[in-house]
Amino acid sequence: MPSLLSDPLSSEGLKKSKHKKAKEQSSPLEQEDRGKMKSKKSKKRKADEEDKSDIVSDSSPEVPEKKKKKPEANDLAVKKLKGEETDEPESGSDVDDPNALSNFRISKTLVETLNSRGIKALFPIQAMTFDLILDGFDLVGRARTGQGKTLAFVLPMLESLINGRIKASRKTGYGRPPSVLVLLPTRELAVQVHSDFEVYGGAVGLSSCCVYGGAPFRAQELSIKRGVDIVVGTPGRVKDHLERGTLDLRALSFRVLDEADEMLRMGFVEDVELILGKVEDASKVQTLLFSATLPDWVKEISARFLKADKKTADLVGNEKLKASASVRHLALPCLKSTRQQILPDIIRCYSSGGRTIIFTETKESASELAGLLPGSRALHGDVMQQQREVILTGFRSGKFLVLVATNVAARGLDINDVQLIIQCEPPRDVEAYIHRSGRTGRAGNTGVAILLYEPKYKFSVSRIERESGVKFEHISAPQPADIAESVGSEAANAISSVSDSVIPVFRSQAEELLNSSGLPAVDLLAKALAKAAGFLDIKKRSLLSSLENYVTLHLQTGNTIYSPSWVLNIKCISNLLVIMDFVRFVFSVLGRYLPQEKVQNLESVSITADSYGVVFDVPADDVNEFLEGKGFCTLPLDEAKKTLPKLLRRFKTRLALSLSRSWKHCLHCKIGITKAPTQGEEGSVVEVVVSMVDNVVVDSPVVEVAAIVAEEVVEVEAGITSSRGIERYSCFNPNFVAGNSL
Ligand SMILES: Nc1ncnc2c1ncn2[C@@H]1O[C@H](COP(=O)(O)OP(=O)(O)OP(=O)(O)O)[C@@H](O)[C@H]1O
Repeated sequence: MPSLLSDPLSSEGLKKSKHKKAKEQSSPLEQEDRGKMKSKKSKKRKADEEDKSDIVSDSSPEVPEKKKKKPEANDLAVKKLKGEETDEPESGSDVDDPNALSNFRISKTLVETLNSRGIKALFPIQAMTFDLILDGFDLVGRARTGQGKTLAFVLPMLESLINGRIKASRKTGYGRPPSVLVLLPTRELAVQVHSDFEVYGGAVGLSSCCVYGGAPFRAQELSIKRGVDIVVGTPGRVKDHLERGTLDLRALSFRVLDEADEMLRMGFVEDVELILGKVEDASKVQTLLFSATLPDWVKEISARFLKADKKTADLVGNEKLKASASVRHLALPCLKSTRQQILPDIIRCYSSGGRTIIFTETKESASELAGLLPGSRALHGDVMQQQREVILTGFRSGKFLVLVATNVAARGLDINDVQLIIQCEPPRDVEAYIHRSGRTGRAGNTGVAILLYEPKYKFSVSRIERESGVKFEHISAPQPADIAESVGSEAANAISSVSDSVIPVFRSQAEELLNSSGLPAVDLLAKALAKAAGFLDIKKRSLLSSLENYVTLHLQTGNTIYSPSWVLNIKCISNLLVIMDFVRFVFSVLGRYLPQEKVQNLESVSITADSYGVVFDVPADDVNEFLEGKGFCTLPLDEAKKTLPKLLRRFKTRLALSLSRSWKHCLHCKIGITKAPTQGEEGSVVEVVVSMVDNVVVDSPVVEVAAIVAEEVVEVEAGITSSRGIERYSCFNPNFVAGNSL
C-alpha cells in the first residue's frame, strides 16, 4: 500500500503488530523475509527525513483470535471504497467481518451508539489507526474524502479516556480542564465534528464544547469553566481563549489537527503553532494529524509537533488517483454567459433528486447565482455566522436542495445525500478540486462531480486530470432528450399518482381541450407531462458551447486544413500565420455561400483533430441556410449523434473575424517567445513578446492575436504590460518540457 510520509500501515503491517508473539515464534525464513521488509523500510526512512515512524507496534495488547482476519477485511473495505470489484458476500454476517466493531476494543455503549447510527464495522482508515491511537502513538492519518477520518480519531480517543491509558489520570470534577483539544479550519467543520463528540462522547458520559469565532465568547467561556472533557474549535477562537486564560491545556492528553493543510492555507499558521506550543510537556500529549491530502509542509508540522516514533496510516500514498473513486467525474464545456441557463438542466439530469452543491470561485458569484437559481441558497464567508448555521441546517434537513458555496463548504463537510457537485470553473488548486468533489460519494456511496469550463481553458481540465489522477468523462450540456428522460418519468409518476377521483371533475375540460387543440391525445398528454416536469418550452442547445438556440454544425472540407507539423510547431510566429491562413480559409469559404452577416454570427469555431473539418455553432434559425451551402457537407450534430468529433483547438470566432479584417496589421507585428524557460521543470514560465515592426499603429485585435497564439501553447498568467510598440505576456506553457528550445 502506498505511503507519502512513511511506509503505510499495510494489512501485513497490522497483522504483524497484532501478532508479535506469533512473530517471535516464527521460522527463521519468515523472520528473514521480515528482515528484508524492514530493511526496505529503513532505506525508505533514510530517503525521507520525516519518515521516522514505523508501522509495527510492539505495544499492542493481546488480540482476540478473530482479529487475525482483520487485514483481509481492510483489503476488502479498501477495495470497496476504491470502487473495485470485491468477492464480498451480499449479506455477510458481522462475525465474518474482521473489521466488525466486536473485533476492536470498543466498549459496549459505544458499539450500541454506533449500531444505532447504522455503523457495524470500522472503515479501513479507522481499522488501521484504532489500536495505534488507543495504544498511545502519535499518528498521521490520510485517506480520501468521505472515508471516515473523523471517527478514526473520535473513537479511540474516547476509549482511551474511559477505559484506556488516560482513564486513571483523567480529571473528572467540576471545573476540570479538557483532556482533548481538536482544531479544525472552519466553524462549520468544528460544529460537525463537535456533534460527533456530543453523540459518542455524550453516550459514555464525556462532555464537550465547541468554540469558534462569530459566536458569543461568554457562553463558550462558561461551558469551559464548568468543566469539559473535549474542546473542539477553530484556531483563532481557541487562541483567544488561551490568551484570556479561559482555556487551560495543562491536563491535555490529546491534541488533534484535522485538515491541517487547510488551516495553514487559511493563514492559521501562527495561531496553530502558538496553540501547539502552549502544551508544556509535549511528551505527555498524544498528537494526531488527519487529512485527505498531505502537501510537503504538512510533513514539516508533523516532524515538529509529533513524536519521533509516530505512525503513519496512508490510504492514498503515491496512488495516482487522489480524488474519491466512488465519484463519477465529468467535464462540460460551457461559456460563462450560458452557465446560468444550463445549471437547472444539469441539476435535473444528474442530481437524482438529491442535494446539489455548486462551487463558485468568489463570494459575489455565489450570491449572484443563488439569486438566479430558484430554490437555492448561498453560503460563503460574508454570510453571518448565525445565518450560515441556519443555511447548513436547512440544507441538511432538505428544506432546499441546492447550495451555492465558495470553498467554505469544500472541506470536510459531511452532508447526507449530496448527489451532485458542480464546480463552475476549474479551481487553480487541484486540492480544491479533490475536496469539493469529495462532498459527494461519501462513506462508500456514489455521486457525480461536474466540472464546468470555458472551452478556451480546457488545459486547466487536463491539469486537474494530470495532478489528481481523475479521468474525466467529457460530456455536453444536457439535451432535450436527456432532460425528458430524467424528469419525464418523475412527471409520469406524479400524474399516475393523482387519484381517479379527479377524472369526473376534469373530464369535460379535458375533452374540450382535446377537441380544440387539434392534437392527438398522446401529444396532448406529452404536453401535460412537460408542464408537470416544469417545462413550457424546450430550447435547443449547442453541443460545442452549450449555447441556447444554437446548433453545432460540422463542416467537412475534404482537404486537410493543416499539416501535422503545424500542431507541433510551437514557434508562435509561424503559428500566427497558420491561424490567420485558417481563419481566412474558413471565412472565405463560408462567405461564398452565406451572407457576411450570417458568417459573423458563427460562434466558437473549432478545428477537428483529423484536420479535415471545422465545427461551429450557428443560430438554430440559420441552420437550413448553412446546410444548403453547395460543395460542402455540413452536418448538424443533433441529439441523435450526441458526440462531437475530437477537436484540436478552438478560438473565439468574433475575434478571429476581426483579426481577419485587421489581417494586414498582423503582418506588421512579430510574435516570438524570448525568455528561456525557467528551471527545466515540465511546464515552465515563458514570455511571449509581440513587437510591432515598422512602427505601424495597430489596434487591439493585433494584441489579442497574441493571446490566441499564446493560448495555443500557453496559459496567459500575468496581465499585459505594455510599452510603446511592444506587448509582453508572461505565460505558462504546460506542455513545455525542459531541454526543448523554443
Ligand atoms: N465505519 C463506518 N461505517 C459507516 N459509515 C461511516 C463509518 N465511519 C464513518 N462513516 C460515515 O461516513 C461519512 C464520512 O465520514 P467523515 O466525514 O469522517 O469523512 P472524512 O474522511 O473526514 O471526509 P473529508 O476528508 O471529506 O473530511 C460520515 O457520514 C460518517 O458518519
